[in-house]
Amino acid sequence: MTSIGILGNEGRMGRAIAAAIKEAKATHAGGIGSAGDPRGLAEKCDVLIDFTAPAALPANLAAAQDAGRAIVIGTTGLTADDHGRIDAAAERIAVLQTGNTSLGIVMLCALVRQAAASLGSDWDVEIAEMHHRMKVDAPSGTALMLGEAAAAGHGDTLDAVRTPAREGHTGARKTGTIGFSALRGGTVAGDHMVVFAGEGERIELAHRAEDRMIFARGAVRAALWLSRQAPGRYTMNQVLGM
Ligand SMILES: NC(=O)C1=CN([C@@H]2O[C@H](COP(=O)(O)OP(=O)(O)OC[C@H]3O[C@@H](n4cnc5c(N)ncnc54)[C@H](OP(=O)(O)O)[C@@H]3O)[C@@H](O)[C@H]2O)C=CC1
Ligand SMILES: O=C(O)C1=N[C@H](C(=O)O)C[C@H](O)C1
Repeated sequence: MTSIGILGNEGRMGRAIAAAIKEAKATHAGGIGSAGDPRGLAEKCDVLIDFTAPAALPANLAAAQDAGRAIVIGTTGLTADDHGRIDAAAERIAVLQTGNTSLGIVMLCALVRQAAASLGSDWDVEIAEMHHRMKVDAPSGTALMLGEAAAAGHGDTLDAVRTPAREGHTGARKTGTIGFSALRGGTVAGDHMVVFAGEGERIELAHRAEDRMIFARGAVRAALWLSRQAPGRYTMNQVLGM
């Protein structure tokens, strides 16, 4: 039976992932928090799941590589350098990084890309998200994925069209840009809405996470699948066959 090690096991997601491993009848190989040793954990499991913080990524990736273990990375707030590190690791081990492991968000990204492609850039795209008061990064990793999907539908890259957070005298909106708004409060597991605003009408595509178990189940499903894959960088679409 595939054994799974949890990086960030005492966190909100770590605890949910432990429950999802039990639910899936997989083997829980143990876990570590910020004071633990990722190498020791990697040695005793088949696959790692990392829901920690960007600062933990280099050591977690190095531990996975040295032990030859696959790794699912759900941590958000990653930089371009972090993505470079993930690409380099994927030459030696199987890696899946995503800002959202839920089935619903994989589907929403596909719908957003399709809507953006069909409507074109005359329909302004804005992305709003709300998360619990403890979330430390903004915009959320999911909001950025949705932005990438919309930009791809327009034939752009998000980097080229992303609008910085608005405040003060911003001037009128530039056609083809994509804006982000982040709300924080309470215990919200994760709400995302993509607004397509046209002349006299609006389309709103939304996903609401009611429980972080949806992310945990997706992460465990991804880990079980990834543990059987050759080295490379994979996506949730591949896990779900979508
Ligand atoms: N991809 C997805 O579907 C989802 C992604 N996330 C992302 O997962 C991450 C974790 O979220 P959440 O569980 O809510 O966060 P928590 O703060 O509840 O937990 C973070 C965990 O990571 C550990 N950690 C923090 N910093 C470090 C570090 N520098 N080195 C090693 N370990 C560290 C903590 O250890 P300690 O206990 O010792 O403090 C803790 O166990 C976030 O980036 C979040 O955005 C969240 C939900 C879904
Ligand atoms: O920190 C969270 O809680 C979440 N983070 C992910 C993100 O940044 O998109 C996924 C989910 O929305 C919950």
